[in-house]
Amino acid sequence: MQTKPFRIGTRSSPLALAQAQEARDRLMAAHGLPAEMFEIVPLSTKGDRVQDRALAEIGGKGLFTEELEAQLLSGGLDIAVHSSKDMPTALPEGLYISAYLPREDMRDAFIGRTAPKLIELPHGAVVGSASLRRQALIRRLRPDLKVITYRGAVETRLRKLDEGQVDATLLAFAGLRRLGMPGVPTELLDPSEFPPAPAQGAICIESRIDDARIDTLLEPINDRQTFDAVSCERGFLATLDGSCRTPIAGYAICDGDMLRFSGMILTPDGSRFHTIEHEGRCTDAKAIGEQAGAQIRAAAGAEFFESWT
Ligand SMILES: NCc1[nH]cc(CCC(=O)O)c1CC(=O)O
Repeated sequence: MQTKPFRIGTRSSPLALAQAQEARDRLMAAHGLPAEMFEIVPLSTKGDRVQDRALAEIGGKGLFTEELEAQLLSGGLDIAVHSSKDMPTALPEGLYISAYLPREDMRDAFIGRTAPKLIELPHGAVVGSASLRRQALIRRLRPDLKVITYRGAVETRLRKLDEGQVDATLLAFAGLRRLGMPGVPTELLDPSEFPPAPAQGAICIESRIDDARIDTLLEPINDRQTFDAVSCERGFLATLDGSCRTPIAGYAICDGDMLRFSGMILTPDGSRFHTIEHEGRCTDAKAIGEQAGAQIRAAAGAEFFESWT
C-alpha cells in the first residue's frame, strides 16, 4: 500500500498548474483517492525564466522539460505533467510518455483587437507570435501583415494586446479554455487552413520506464484516441527533425479504428509550403506519422529545408 503522496511535477505557470490539477483530479476520481495522496510540485524551468528572447534562440524544446526530467530520474518526482506540444521528440533514456489525458480543442485561437478575424485585419497590422509555425501560417495567408516575436505567459500576452502593443495575437484555444478564458478568442482557426502544432491541446504524463506501480496508477486515466493521435503527430515531427525552430503543423483525427493525419511544412516567410494526408489504422499511429514525414520530406526536396537553417 502506498502511504506517501505521489509527487506530480509541473512547471509553475498558471496553465501548467491547471494542467497538473486536471491530472491529479482524474487520478483521484479513477482511484477514489483523497487529494492528500498527491503532491503537486511546481518547478521553474529555463523556458519560464528567460522571457526576453525567442525560444528558438535559447535552445528550443527541452527548455521546459529538462528540470522536471532530472527530478523524475533521481526519484524526486513520480510523474511529470506536460503540454505534449512542448515535449522534445526524443526523451532521456529511462523516461517515456506513459499516458495522455483526453485532448482539449486543438485549434489555434485568434484574438484580434482591431478586427475580429485574421482576414479582416487592416493592411500592415501588427500580429504578435513567438511560434515560427504561426508566423509562417500568418505570412502565407496575409503577407501584408507585420509579424513580431512576442512571448510570455498567456496573461502577459493578453495584457500586451490590451495595451495596444499589437493588433492581434494567436494562442492555443486549449490553453485559454484550461485557464477559464474560453470567451477570449475572437475567431477559432480552421485546422485545414491553419493547422495546429503537432500535439497541441494534449496533456501528457511522463514517467520512468521501469516503474510498474506508476504504470498501474496511470492506466485508467490514459485516453487511447489521444495517445494514438498524438503518437502519429509526434512521429511526423520526429521524422522531420522538428523542433520549435521549424514551421511544422499537423494533426491526426481518430475515427473508430482508423486515423487520418494531415500535415504541413512551410518556409518561415510562408511563401512556400507542402501538405500531406495519410490514413491508416490507429494501431499503426506512429508509423503513419513517420511515413507522412518521409513523404513530405521527399516531395519538398532537400533545397526546401535550407530555409529552416
Ligand atoms: N508553447 C507554449 C504552449 N504550450 C502549450 C500551450 C497551450 C496548451 C496546449 O497546446 O496544450 C502553449 C501556449 C500556446 O501555444 O498558446
